[in-house]
Amino acid sequence: CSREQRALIQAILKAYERHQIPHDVAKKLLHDQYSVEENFLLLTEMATNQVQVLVEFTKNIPGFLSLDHEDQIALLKGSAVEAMFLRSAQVFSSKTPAGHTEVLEDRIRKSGISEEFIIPMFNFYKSIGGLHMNPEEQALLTAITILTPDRPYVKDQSKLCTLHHPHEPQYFARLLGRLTELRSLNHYHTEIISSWRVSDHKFTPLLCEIWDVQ
Ligand SMILES: CC1(C)[C@H]2CC[C@]1(C)[C@H](OC(=O)c1ccc(O)cc1)C2
Repeated sequence: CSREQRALIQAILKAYERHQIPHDVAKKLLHDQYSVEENFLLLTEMATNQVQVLVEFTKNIPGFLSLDHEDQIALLKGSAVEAMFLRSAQVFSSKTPAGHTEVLEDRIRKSGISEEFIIPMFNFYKSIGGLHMNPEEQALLTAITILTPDRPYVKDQSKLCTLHHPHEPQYFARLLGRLTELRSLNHYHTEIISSWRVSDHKFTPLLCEIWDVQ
């Protein structure tokens, strides 16, 4: 990578690491009781928080704020679900201490989401975990997901991957392959949201705004 590319990657990494999910949400995982209602409320808080973290991260991606404001909103709305699933997959596969992951998985499974959506969701988490991405790759993949939801991916990000995975020339292609799988989760998410509405659960204003519900 050239000097300015390294600087860009460092800026994106710094933004990514600055906006982590607060530990109080992770702590709640272990303490509140386990009813479906409780689990749903916890996931609501988690999703709301993830969208807030996503907005903060995106605002710190160099150049994003100089985009046309409507485009900024369109990019955020177009990529929020994918970025949230990607973030959760990364949280699942690395950050949270071991015990939390099982508890979080159990609470997601008992939160009113039907099994048909749970299966692809956890398959995705496993496939992301299996990539053992380092923080730069996680930050870059999230930035790519947000910035180019529908345009062909720029090639220079691939240089960083070959740097860290010299033994796997096809590593970057595998990363992008995960983004295709990630895209399919959009569809499941729409179903999850609508099926939850059947049992008339309340969403937060931020989630209603970003997903045009209610
Ligand atoms: C881990 C996940 C990505 C997976 C299960 C929880 C998540 C944070 C997400 O929840 C919502 O989208 C959601 C939407 C609305 C709501 O009130 C609660 C959760 C789906």
